[in-house]
Amino acid sequence: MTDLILLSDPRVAATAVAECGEPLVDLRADGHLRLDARKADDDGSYARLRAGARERLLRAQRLLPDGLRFLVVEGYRPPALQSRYFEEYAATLRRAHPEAPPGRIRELASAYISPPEVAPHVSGGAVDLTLCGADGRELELGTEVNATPEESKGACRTGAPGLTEEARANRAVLGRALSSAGFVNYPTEWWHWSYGDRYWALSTRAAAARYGPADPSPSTG
Ligand SMILES: C[C@@H](N)C(=O)N[C@H](C)C(=O)O
Ligand SMILES: [Zn+2]
Repeated sequence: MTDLILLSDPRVAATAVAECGEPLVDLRADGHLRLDARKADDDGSYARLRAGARERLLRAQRLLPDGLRFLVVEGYRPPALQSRYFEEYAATLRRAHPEAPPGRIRELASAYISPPEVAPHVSGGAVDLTLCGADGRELELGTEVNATPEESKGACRTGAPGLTEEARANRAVLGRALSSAGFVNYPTEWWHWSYGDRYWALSTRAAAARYGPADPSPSTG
């Protein structure tokens, strides 16, 4: 795929799902992955991922240069939370662009938050993450995780021009490890990677997505 495909693109919604039934697992259960509390919720949804996505994340972490680890910010997101994030950001955009028709607002919003019906985080296959050292200190990747296009002046885009050499190199380190383990990046956000969801299936030309909306009830560690 060469052109950037947004999550609002009808091809994402048209991608078939062959649900494989993998459970959500808790990334905190064995201490292999470091998690950050900024998106922590009471029931620990943020710390869950599909079992296959977790395996691939561990594989990717083993590919990092010595002394580096992932710092996971958010994995699974319940549908109601996804809808809330989408509506809040769309409202901000409507205020900034009062002349824009609803379709344009949806497109602009989807560069930062997925429309709920195709949301990668709701599938349990998406993870927002950055790099840290052995002491947990975050590396320089050019913007904060979850910086909006507006506040970062576009530097949230994975291939944004004008980054420092350090940030550019660290994004490349992150990308090499995650791509090698089978994840795909959402090119408008350097920190967002997914495996198994519709966006992944479309990007990798898989016959179908492996993960539809995840079932949050059977929580296993
Ligand atoms: C902004 C961020 N937290 C995020 O997750 N965005 C993507 C596109 C999503 O909503 O799936
Ligand atoms: Zn994300």
